[in-house]
Amino acid sequence: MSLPTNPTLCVLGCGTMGRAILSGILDSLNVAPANEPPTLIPKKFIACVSGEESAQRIKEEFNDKITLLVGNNVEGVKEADIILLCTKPQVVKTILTEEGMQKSLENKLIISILAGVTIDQLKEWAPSSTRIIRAMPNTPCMIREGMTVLSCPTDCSKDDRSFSIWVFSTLGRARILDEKHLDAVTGLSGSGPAFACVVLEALADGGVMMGLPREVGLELAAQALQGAARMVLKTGKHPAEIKDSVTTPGGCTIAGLLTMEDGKIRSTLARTIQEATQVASTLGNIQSKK
Ligand SMILES: NC(=O)C1=CN([C@@H]2O[C@H](COP(=O)(O)OP(=O)(O)OC[C@H]3O[C@@H](n4cnc5c(N)ncnc54)[C@H](OP(=O)(O)O)[C@@H]3O)[C@@H](O)[C@H]2O)C=CC1
Ligand SMILES: O=C(O)[C@@H]1CCC=N1
Repeated sequence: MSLPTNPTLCVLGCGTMGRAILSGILDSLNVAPANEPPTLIPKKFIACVSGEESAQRIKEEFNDKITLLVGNNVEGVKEADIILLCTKPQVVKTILTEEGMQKSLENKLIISILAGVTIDQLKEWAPSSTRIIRAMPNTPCMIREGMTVLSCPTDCSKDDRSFSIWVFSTLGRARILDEKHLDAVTGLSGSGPAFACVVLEALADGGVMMGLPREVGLELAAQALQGAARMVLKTGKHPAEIKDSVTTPGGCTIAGLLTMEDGKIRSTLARTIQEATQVASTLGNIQSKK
């Protein structure tokens, strides 16, 4: 089944990530494409939520740019060509198996960002004609600085793939990997902004401890992390090379680095990703009854 040139996109579950992705796409449609323009451009957007509080937030953020449906997922999916699944992992089975949903899902493309929910699980709950792509984005998609990894099974069409890659490329970087890597991607890249913010906050605390005003500490820490990260991405240099270039023999940086190593910062951070990956792999296992 091929996609229409101007597909309708339904964001099913429009919370933190749904809004981040939707705002990134809407922003990107207002700027001229840097590369080859996409062959498929979504023209209509639907957001589905179940509660008034989320609905209010969406109204305030998107106003008349989208159609908002509260407690009517079946209608939202029926109207759409592509469903961006952004609910919590625990409710997805209930949503996909709701009365009327199977018919609405016939021949549609689902792009799921749910942590820990596998393509096989989604196939089990959706009709056999539904194509499924799994994606793991992160919150910086909100400012179009995101990272998304996609897994596209072989039954997806060229259009399905290219549309999905286009969507997430407009929100930052995007790449394709085999599904077996997606839990590690979730632990590193999906959760990563939270881990990075703890590091950032701690660095700023150090500055505050040494007398810097809080907002200066935060600006310096954020810009140091952003600058270092951009150097890695832009130059392709190994982080150790960049670290060594900062480290003057007998200077203050090596003094600070040894203190970090005494605190086992490397194994602590690496084990953080190990633990987050392990938990991510279990998130699809618990499905709520209601
Ligand atoms: N947060 C993150 O950084 C990332 C999250 N993810 C994944 O994204 C998904 C969403 O996470 P996040 O955005 O943080 O979660 P939120 O809780 O912010 O958003 C979930 C949304 O789903 C809606 N929802 C819940 N139940 C239903 C229902 N029955 N029908 C329709 N809508 C419903 C909620 O609306 P209402 O309250 O009105 O019910 C809410 O808008 C998760 O699966 C997570 O694993 C992936 C990458 C990063
Ligand atoms: O914490 C979570 O479960 C989600 C998945 C990745 C980021 N947040």
